[in-house]
Amino acid sequence: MTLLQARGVTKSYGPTPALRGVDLELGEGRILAVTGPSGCGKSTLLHCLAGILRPDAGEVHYRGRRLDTASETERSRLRRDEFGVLFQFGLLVAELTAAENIALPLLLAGHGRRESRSVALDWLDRFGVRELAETVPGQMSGGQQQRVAAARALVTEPSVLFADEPTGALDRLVGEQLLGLVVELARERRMSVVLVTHDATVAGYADDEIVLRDGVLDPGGLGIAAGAIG
Ligand SMILES: Nc1ncnc2c1ncn2[C@@H]1O[C@H](COP(=O)(O)OP(=O)(O)OP(=O)(O)O)[C@@H](O)[C@H]1O
Repeated sequence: MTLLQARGVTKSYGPTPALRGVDLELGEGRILAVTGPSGCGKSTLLHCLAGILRPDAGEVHYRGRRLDTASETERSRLRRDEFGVLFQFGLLVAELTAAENIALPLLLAGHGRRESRSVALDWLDRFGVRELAETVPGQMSGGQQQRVAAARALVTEPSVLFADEPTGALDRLVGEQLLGLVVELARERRMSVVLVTHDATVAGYADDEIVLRDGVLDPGGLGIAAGAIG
């Protein structure tokens, strides 16, 4: 089943075109890598698909419903209840402990404190960092912060995870361990993933790959994952 669909998505920043008519489909439980050179529009596409940015033209459909023209309230609800986001730098709340950071999306969705904390601790376990429960981000390594950020992105059990260079700031080994965990969880839960990356190893975790060049899909783009394997 197609979960997310883009048709002719176009977006400029002032005079700078970032996307020029991009079409794609994301199936349920599929992991889609979005690759291409720096500045080709990968992050802009992810933001348009996640309902963070509104495209100037074109359409984005989520479960068959228009997302690009939906109200701010509806888009916020989708981002809160159905989508998870994970960026290159986790963007954790500096004043909150790991457990509090992970519990936050649950609290915002109306769950009680006790339940949210208990679920947050389970997620810390799953990511192998339970000992960080009462630690604030400033006292964690980059890899630890990114594990906590991944747990926070997944705690609401989203249908789609949007990950923008999620391992871009990590050592290769640490990055691969994190990605391995996220992919395992995605497979287990039939979660779909949009994975923006310029790294062939990372793209190799995906089922499908699209290549962007100057804001358009490169139809002949073999993709870096294919290059890495072949
Ligand atoms: N907020 C912004 N204001 C102005 N121009 C922007 C903005 N964000 C992106 N751009 C421009 O839009 C184009 C696409 O940028 P985008 O960040 O989507 O590409 P990218 O492929 O994700 O790049 P990278 O791999 O370097 O992160 C680039 O020319 C970029 O300079």
